[in-house]
Amino acid sequence: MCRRRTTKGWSSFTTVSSSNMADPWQNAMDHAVAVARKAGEVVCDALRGDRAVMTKSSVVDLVTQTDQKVEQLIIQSVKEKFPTHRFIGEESVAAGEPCVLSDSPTWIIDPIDGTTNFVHAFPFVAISIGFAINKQVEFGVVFSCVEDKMFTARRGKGAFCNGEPLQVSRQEAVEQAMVATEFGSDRDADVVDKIFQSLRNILCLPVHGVRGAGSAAINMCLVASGCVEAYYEIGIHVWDVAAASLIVSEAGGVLMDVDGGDVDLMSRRIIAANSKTITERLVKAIVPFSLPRDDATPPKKS
Ligand SMILES: O=P(O)(O)OC[C@@]1(O)O[C@H](CO)[C@@H](O)[C@@H]1O
Ligand SMILES: [Mg+2]
Ligand SMILES: [Mg+2]
Repeated sequence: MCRRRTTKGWSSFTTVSSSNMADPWQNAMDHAVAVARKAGEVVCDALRGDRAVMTKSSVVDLVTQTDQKVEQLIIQSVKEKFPTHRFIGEESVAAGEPCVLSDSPTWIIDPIDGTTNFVHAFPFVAISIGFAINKQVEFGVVFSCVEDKMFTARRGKGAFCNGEPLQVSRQEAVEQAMVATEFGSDRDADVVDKIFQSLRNILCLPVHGVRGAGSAAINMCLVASGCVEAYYEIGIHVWDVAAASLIVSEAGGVLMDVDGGDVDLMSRRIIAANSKTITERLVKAIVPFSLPRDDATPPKKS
């Protein structure tokens, strides 16, 4: 029984289990895992059926009714348990909700990270759920549902895949590294040129290879798993990377802006790597450019 001192002396109040005392957000994280798994069932069912494709910021920035259905499933399920919490959801923002990270408990959701993969049945599709308080990610859940890999991390308590601890690669030589990146959905020739300049510089370091799963969240979980030494991209959004950023850091990795500054999850730029050594080599090779921040884009709703 926990007791607290009040103005009238000691009083007792409802028993709080030791786990809640130790970690008040454990039940929220457990809920995130459960709803991610349920969402994964919806996504995998949809992979067996037809998938009507719509577009957003460009003709190659795809979205489906499954993205929207899954996001609403997650948000409604969380609202029932945590009615005062806030949300940043990829498809809610696309529909005009503001993308603002306050100090309030906030769920940062990408219902399908890898929608283009989903449309093409390319088997790397993730549900990403990050949870932040005071603008700091406290837990992250990334469910790669075709692979049936549940990646989780709780701040200060390590990173796991299906319950097995994760550790980043110990390779410090960039010339013996595997690097992941994505080409994004911007087909402006000048932007594509900049993306290719960075890719060329990195290939010619040289590195063993460059790969892309088609999902920032899965690429970052590959860093946390020690399968690739680093992932970088200019063009991501906060919902792509919030959950996986904690999974990388709890697996012993580092996060940085592509210009070597501190990582800023709203800046649309990230390097997630196994070590500062490799990160610093990539910073020298990447041609940085800026994009409108996630929290700078005015909500579309009037
Ligand atoms: O739109 P989606 O499917 O949630 O995002 C898919 C994605 O591959 O596109 C971004 C830009 O390349 C990546 O960072 C991100 O993971
Ligand atoms: Mg995404
Ligand atoms: Mg998405």
